[in-house]
Amino acid sequence: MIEINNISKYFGNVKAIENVSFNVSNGEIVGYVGLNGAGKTTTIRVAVGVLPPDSGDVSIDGFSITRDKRKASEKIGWVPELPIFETDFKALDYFVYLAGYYGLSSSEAKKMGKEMLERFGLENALNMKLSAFSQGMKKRFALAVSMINDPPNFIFDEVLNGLDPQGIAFFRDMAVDFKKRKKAILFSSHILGEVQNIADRVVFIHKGKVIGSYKVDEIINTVKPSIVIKLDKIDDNTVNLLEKYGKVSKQGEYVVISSPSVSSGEVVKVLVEKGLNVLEIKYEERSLEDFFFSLLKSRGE
Ligand SMILES: Nc1ncnc2c1ncn2[C@@H]1O[C@H](COP(=O)(O)OP(=O)(O)OP(=O)(O)O)[C@@H](O)[C@H]1O
Repeated sequence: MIEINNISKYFGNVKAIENVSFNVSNGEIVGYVGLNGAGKTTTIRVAVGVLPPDSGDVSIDGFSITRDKRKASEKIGWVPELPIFETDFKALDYFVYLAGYYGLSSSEAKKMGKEMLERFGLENALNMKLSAFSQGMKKRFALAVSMINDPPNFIFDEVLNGLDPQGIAFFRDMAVDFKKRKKAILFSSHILGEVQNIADRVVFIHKGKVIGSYKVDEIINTVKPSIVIKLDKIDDNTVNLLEKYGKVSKQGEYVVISSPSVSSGEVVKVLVEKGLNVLEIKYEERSLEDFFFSLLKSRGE
């Protein structure tokens, strides 16, 4: 379990994060979402112990990352936003070298390295220099390394960036497997469609502060699809007519049916039969993105 308790971090006069608190339970996948510069990476760097907070603390399975860093670090796998492997080591050799830190013998590490790198789609790159890896390959390699000691908690920073669709699908399956094995997973991402597909809950950060934490089911229920229609005139009769098909509201020159019970085609048919002139109609599938922007808007941002 990851418990982030009231952490703040300043860089000179820049307030990167202020009193950030949230938990990630065992068996839970939490997405961490915010605009550029919101404070995601700073939170993550504090949580994994590479950046000391100015105040607050992070507890990993009960161990403080500031006071009991070694024990806390053992319980966490981390993949940074831009894994840097500027080494002429070959991939498998470097994996074996890193696995040595976790007490694996060279033969155990080699066997594990082959299996893991194969699992991560790097089977043809075992003897390739890491410095020659693409960013996506480095990310796959970093993912494999983060799993060497099978930790119970994971933190991934922008893990989907630089991964191809196959890599993203792989990450999704891996997260589901971790969840089944009751691990706690925190990942930041700008790819909100994927966050919606992968996470159980989303924590939103804005200008260094947490502005909300919502279950994905709750988000999906809130941002229901809608049919948006533009007519040459909208009167009460039209609104009454459309109320049979969902919750109707007038929004400027548009009329919107939220959670419609029928397709947009059927709505057009009804309107045309009544002699109304439909200028435009669209079916909008709302998403986490809409939810995030309406959250910002509700705060006057
Ligand atoms: N080492 C640093 N020195 C000075 N300012 C920093 C440093 N690291 C981060 N910041 C500032 O702290 C704020 C939060 O940055 P952070 O990298 O945590 O945001 P982020 O949400 O991860 O952004 P992005 O989505 O662009 O990666 C920003 O204003 C950033 O400029």
